[in-house]
Amino acid sequence: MGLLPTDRMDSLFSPRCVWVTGPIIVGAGPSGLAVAACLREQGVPFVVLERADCIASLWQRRTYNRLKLHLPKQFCQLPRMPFPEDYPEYPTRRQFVDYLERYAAEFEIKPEFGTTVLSARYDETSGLWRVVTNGGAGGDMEYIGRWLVVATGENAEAVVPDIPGLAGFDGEVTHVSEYKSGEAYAGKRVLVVGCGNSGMEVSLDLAEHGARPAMVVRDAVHVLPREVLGTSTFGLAVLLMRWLPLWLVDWLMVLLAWLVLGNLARLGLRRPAAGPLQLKETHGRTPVLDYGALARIRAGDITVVPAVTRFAGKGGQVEVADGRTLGFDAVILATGYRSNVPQWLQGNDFFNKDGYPKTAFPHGWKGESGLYAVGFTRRGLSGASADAVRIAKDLGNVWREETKPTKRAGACHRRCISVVF
Ligand SMILES: Cc1cc2nc3c(=O)[nH]c(=O)nc-3n(C[C@H](O)[C@H](O)[C@H](O)COP(=O)(O)OP(=O)(O)OC[C@H]3O[C@@H](n4cnc5c(N)ncnc54)[C@H](O)[C@@H]3O)c2cc1C
Ligand SMILES: NC(=O)C1=CN([C@@H]2O[C@H](COP(=O)(O)OP(=O)(O)OC[C@H]3O[C@@H](n4cnc5c(N)ncnc54)[C@H](OP(=O)(O)O)[C@@H]3O)[C@@H](O)[C@H]2O)C=CC1
Ligand SMILES: O=C(O)C(=O)Cc1c[nH]c2ccccc12
Repeated sequence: MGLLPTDRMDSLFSPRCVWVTGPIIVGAGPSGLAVAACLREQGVPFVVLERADCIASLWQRRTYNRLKLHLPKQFCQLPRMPFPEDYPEYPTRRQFVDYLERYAAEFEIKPEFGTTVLSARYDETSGLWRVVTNGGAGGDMEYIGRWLVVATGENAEAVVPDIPGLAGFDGEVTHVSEYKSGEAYAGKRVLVVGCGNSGMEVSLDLAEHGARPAMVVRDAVHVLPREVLGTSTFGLAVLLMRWLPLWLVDWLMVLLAWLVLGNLARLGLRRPAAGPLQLKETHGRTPVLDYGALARIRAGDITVVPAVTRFAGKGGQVEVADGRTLGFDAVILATGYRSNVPQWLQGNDFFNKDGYPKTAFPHGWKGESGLYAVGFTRRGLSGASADAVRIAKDLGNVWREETKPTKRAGACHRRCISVVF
């Protein structure tokens, strides 16, 4: 067995084929990096394919400047390498990216950048995964290997809602993944569609930069204080979950929120009937951890408006569900993200149509025929780390079994290749 994880095999066919000795990992975000690090530690070779030109592209290219981790750092670090001790409780985006860069360097993870996976399918006859890519240093390629690790994330693509007239709005329309700072919006009337963590923080940022944000809240939403008496609300919930059932922790969270934040319905923020942790688990709806937006809503610097009925076209006119027509200079869509797995993973019944594993956490990390999924737990970075450790342990065991020195060592791989080419 050679030390290099890949062997280029120029064939008569286009695209060119690359045999990958170990797992093929798709995505170089925190999830893909975590699996790669745990494999490196065990001496298992791998290849990481990444469509962007850098690691953690969500954090480096598709998030706003003021972003910080909103969970305390102990819930966000990746396996085998803690955050530096001098990092604050809530590291900034820059600090998180620096940490990930050091993580990749420490475990010698060198992804194939600019390489978008267009399709991946399991070939029953050969027992191999065939992963077709475009871009990349070597041009269009087909990567072939025994194991496929899906690490493309829950936030792979921006969700752009289909609101009547949106395309004809005569002002700038931006998805929050393109938003950097409120600086460019000073003095402007900005409609922020969506009231998740992104919508709330972008509205706050706009208000702090002298813009006039209106935030669309079309449905009920859970807002929790980020901290209570200097303690992280999320940390408290995790602690309570050790002893109490989820419904009771949820009830306590809502009680706590009511005590600290008051009755938010008066601000136009109704609470859902289901609890915050239950909604996160069942629907992936993350509760908003308040970072100052509520105070700005109370002060009238951010207005809350109901669902948009339609964009009326001329003069930035927007009709909302209570019958009013309001005028805006710009629109920011903070309408969320989706998985892109259904677009490229073919012929599998492990993922559902939304691009999430059908089996819930903690069992959604392993499929059939050498397929693995990391980072689809709806539990943020801690869920991704838990998946990564399990996947790497499993792959490490298979790898050691397969590479045991026997008389027939290497025979299997050669046999497989001869079937494919
Ligand atoms: C604004 C924001 C803040 C967040 N803050 C927190 C937080 O504080 N704490 C927390 O626990 N979680 C947080 N999350 C949750 C978030 O999901 C994780 O932080 C983390 O980025 C997930 O890592 P990932 O590797 O699974 O996905 P990603 O970081 O999205 O990485 C996936 C990678 O796959 C690549 N990719 C996608 N499709 C393809 C393809 N077809 N071919 C090749 N490459 C592809 C992408 O370019 C990307 O680099 C936040 C999410 C967002 C959007
Ligand atoms: N500081 C941090 O760490 C931050 C973390 N994040 C995380 O990133 C992830 C993504 O967050 P986010 O970008 O806020 O996305 P979310 O999916 O959490 O929220 C999307 C929001 O858009 C609303 N929406 C969707 N479509 C429409 C529509 N047609 N009209 C009106 N409203 C609409 C949703 O409303 P509805 O509920 O009614 O569907 C919801 O309020 C989350 O996990 C979040 O926690 C985000 C920002 C900061
Ligand atoms: O910020 C995110 O997107 C996360 O997924 C982190 C997270 C996981 N579980 C939660 C429960 C409440 C708030 C945030 C999270």
